[in-house]
Amino acid sequence: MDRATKQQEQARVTAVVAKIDQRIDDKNQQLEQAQQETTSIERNYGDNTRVNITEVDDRIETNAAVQQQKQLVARTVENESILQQQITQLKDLQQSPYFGRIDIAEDGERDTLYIGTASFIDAKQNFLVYDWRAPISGIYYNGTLGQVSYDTPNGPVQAELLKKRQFLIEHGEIKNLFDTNETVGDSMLQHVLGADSDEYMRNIVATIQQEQNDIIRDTKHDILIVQGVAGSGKTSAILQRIAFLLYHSRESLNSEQMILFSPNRLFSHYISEVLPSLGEKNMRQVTLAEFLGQRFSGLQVETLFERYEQDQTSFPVTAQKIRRYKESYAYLQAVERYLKQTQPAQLAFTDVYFDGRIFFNKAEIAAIYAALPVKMLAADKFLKTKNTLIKRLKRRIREEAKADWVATEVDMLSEDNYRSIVGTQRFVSGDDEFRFIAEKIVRDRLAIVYDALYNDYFIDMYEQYADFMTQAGSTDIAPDVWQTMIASYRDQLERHRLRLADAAPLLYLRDRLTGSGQNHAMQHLFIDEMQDYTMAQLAYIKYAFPNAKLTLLGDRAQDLFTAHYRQQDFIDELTTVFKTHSINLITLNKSYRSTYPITTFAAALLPQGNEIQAFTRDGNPPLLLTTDSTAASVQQITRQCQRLLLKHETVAILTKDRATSNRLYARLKLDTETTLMTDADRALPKGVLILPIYLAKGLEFDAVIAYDVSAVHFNAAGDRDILYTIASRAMHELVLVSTGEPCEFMAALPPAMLARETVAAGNELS
Ligand SMILES: Nc1ncnc2c1ncn2[C@@H]1O[C@H](COP(=O)(O)OP(=O)(O)OP(=O)(O)O)[C@@H](O)[C@H]1O
Repeated sequence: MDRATKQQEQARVTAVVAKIDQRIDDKNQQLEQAQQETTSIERNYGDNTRVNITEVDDRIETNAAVQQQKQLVARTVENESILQQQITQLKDLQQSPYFGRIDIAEDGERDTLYIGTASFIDAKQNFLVYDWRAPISGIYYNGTLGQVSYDTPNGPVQAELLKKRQFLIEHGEIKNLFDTNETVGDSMLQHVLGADSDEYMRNIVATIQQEQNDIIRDTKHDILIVQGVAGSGKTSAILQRIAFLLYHSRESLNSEQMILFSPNRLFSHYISEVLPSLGEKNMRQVTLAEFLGQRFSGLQVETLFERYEQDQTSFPVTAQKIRRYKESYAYLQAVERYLKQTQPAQLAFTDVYFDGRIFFNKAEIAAIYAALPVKMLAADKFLKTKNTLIKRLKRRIREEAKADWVATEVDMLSEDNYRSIVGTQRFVSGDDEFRFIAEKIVRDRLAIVYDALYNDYFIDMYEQYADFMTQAGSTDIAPDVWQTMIASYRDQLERHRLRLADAAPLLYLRDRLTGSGQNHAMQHLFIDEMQDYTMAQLAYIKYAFPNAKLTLLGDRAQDLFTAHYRQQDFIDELTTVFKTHSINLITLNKSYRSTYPITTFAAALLPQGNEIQAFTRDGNPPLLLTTDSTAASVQQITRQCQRLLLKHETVAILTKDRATSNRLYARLKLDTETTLMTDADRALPKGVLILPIYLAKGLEFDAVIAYDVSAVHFNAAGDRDILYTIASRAMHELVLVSTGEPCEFMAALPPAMLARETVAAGNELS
């Protein structure tokens, strides 16, 4: 790039930054004014409340005045927070106002546009910077020079792309700029990817790749499925997509109407800064365990992590068959069939108790249900039954209000209690007033019955599910095995526990039978690491959020939890289950996270690994250290940590399971801070971290030490996916430590792919 061009571009940056400075000053002044306004209203508000509130009319008037003041305060506070937000965004722009420029010709007119994280419009309404999400900015990510088109609300528009320029601007100074004909050039990516990892994930707005852009800007499909290899930017793209959707549907969508299912809490923390850095609020986040936990109060639902650990010790073939069946879509369909044929006699109604005595008995409840038309939908019948019970309860309240004990209680009410019951009500007669108070007393007393009805406690859903299971056996599973499973289900229930495989089908049965559990407000649902979900869970989640569009992302090769028993290809199953919806399936094969040697090594572990394209970034080949004892391994790990910490702030030691992590943590004595991570952790500290791989899902680290990659630990077919997931967490350095013979997945690799060293205890490494 010639000097004159650089100078011209820098002059423009400087001019834009000056205007941004000015705007920040203006906004700061406005903010100061807004703060003063809030303070003065609050002061006023205090004065206004000091009025007579003894008379009812005064009280009503005062309430209205107070409400008005409150609204005023709320408005000025909101105004303040909008200003604060604008200032934050302007300060970001001040550092780096844009990262791209496109020159286009449209209908014979030339135009030059600069693209940044947010729009900046000057006083004369000139767009000095275009938001990266504006329709026209799509050209920057998608187009190569020549004819291009971009989507607008009025349909596609044709243009000619004449120039595409990329900038790296820091503190208002151009550090680098170059013209490119590629979508977003390699040099920019090299620069970004070479940096050290951070506690938080960064946004990729300046370097979004074309295929990622397709994910971000898809607004047409009900279901978007992204199969992307490790490090291909799935999570990055999903977060950019959320920011894009919020911008695209500003009028009708807010962050409250989006929910992201994330793999673990560390991950939730890790990604929590991306949206704020793009000027958007975070969406809601939930892990599967949290989602299920909220829906089964009082029961402890087995978590994926607990089950994984358990499976490592024992997972017999019969148990695998049962789990496979329960996790299939066919099993949910069996629930559906069961619902269609279930008769009142089969419904597990239970007595409703009050004060140790039956208040509504189950026969009465069953009779109400039985009297309803056979053809009525199960959920409607249930709701009608519930309403009838509530009506009967109200009738009994009215009758009970005439009882002597109630009259005595009314007589004994203190003046204050009496007043608080009556409030501002006026009655035509004394009898009316008395009845009102008496019914209130009985209603309070029987609130527990009302709650039981309201919360559907008059049906035992766990028993109902057991009944369903007795009818839903599979031809694949011997009847006595199936019966033993049901007995074990009951046994678990006694201990307030529920197996994970039963959670989604049970919820589906409960919701369909009682007509509850659906959230109609949610508009977008994002599921990261979709391969960790079963078809039954996904179908249930879709049912629970009926109006939500789904974005599912994952990697079939990072299947830690089900690879050892799943038989069908996940994506095939998914497209079958959701076949009635419009689906867009996008595949990402290019991996950005790791250096070229690490990605090619990780890819070589997989049978279909040749589909994976490594981004060309230099680095050392992974190092395989084979030792003859645990002591020697610990010694080597200590050395490697010391070496790696000279270059990087964080080194993660990733193990296959929790037990290995615990043992290693106990033996590893490092001068640097060492942290054993658990499921409950929400933040990633610096230093050396030790964690089982399932807690590191979706995360990345500058340096990874995999332990213990010996044939003893990694021998089953499913272990291949585990090793691949571990290796693909490393950005710059990967060390694999094996106590004894390394696993066969590595034995077959070409020699150049790995640096290998064998060390015995006490031997110095060169
Ligand atoms: N277009 C891009 N520009 C810059 N960095 C990118 C881009 N795409 C991906 N990356 C970087 O590559 C790394 C991996 O991205 P991300 O975590 O989104 O991938 P993923 O597909 O979700 O990975 P995994 O499935 O292995 O967890 C991150 O550091 C991310 O910032």
